[in-house]
Amino acid sequence: MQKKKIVIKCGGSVIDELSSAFFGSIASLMNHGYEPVIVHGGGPAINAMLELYQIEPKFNNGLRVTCEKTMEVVELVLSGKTNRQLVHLLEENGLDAIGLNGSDSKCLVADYINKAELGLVGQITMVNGSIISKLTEEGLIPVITPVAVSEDGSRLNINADYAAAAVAKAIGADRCLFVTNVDGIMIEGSLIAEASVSEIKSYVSKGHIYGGMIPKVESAVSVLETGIDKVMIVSGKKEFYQNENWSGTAITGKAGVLK
Ligand SMILES: Nc1ncnc2c1ncn2[C@@H]1O[C@H](COP(=O)(O)OP(=O)(O)O)[C@@H](O)[C@H]1O
Ligand SMILES: CC(=O)N[C@@H](CCC(=O)OP(=O)(O)O)C(=O)O
Repeated sequence: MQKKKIVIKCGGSVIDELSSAFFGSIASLMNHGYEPVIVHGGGPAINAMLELYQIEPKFNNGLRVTCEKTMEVVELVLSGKTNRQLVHLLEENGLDAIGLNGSDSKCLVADYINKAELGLVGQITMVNGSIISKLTEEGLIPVITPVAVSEDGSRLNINADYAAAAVAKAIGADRCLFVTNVDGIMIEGSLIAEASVSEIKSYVSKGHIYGGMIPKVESAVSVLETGIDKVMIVSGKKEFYQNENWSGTAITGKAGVLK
């Protein structure tokens, strides 16, 4: 069977609530020839740990302003807690997974976005796709933490939605999924099954899509630009795939720049 690559971004908002039906959907994808690569978030867990350290979380346009001390906490939580939690859950559900910090073996290389304003926050410039394929070829599910290494050897904090989009583009994924704590894109209380890029732009400009959904739709649009024809936003609380049937919101159509 021809293998298809799927990048699954698992949001920090839902990691504590992932259901066995969610893991069943991943197993079903694998039975249908998909090789999953997971990129995880963990924003809420980072906030909780910063509180213990008495550091006030600070965001600028949805990105965490990251000083050296905050970066230490980000890596401690994402690599030491959230990544472990997800790998254990996958294993418990019969899925063979392996954790990978984005900075290991230069899996994710990034450049500072704006060192003066954001500190140690990066955008990905290169992905070591060969290390990822070696793992998937072994039948393992790589679970990647969105911490990257810069050219100067610093660790940089990467928004997990953007990290997933960069990985999807680099490995030429056939599909990209954003797993979160809602059923998909909701507009005035109703789930939207499918939206084009222009509809997405209009929802954003009218304020129907806001907050944490914005980096997801921006990432979805950037992934569509590379030729993947369908990107999904789905819930991690329930089944999202069974026998080629998907639930959630599909973002499709001709890509454009989200302004
Ligand atoms: N139109 C929308 N439909 C659904 N959720 C939305 C929408 N606009 C904003 N959101 C918010 O986006 C959140 C998901 O983003 P976020 O909290 O960053 O999750 P994650 O940790 O999974 O990345 C939802 O819980 C919801 O509060
Ligand atoms: C630069 C930046 O903002 N990094 C994010 C990385 C984690 C993340 O993106 O987690 P979610 O997917 O749960 O939001 C942060 O520090 O919170």
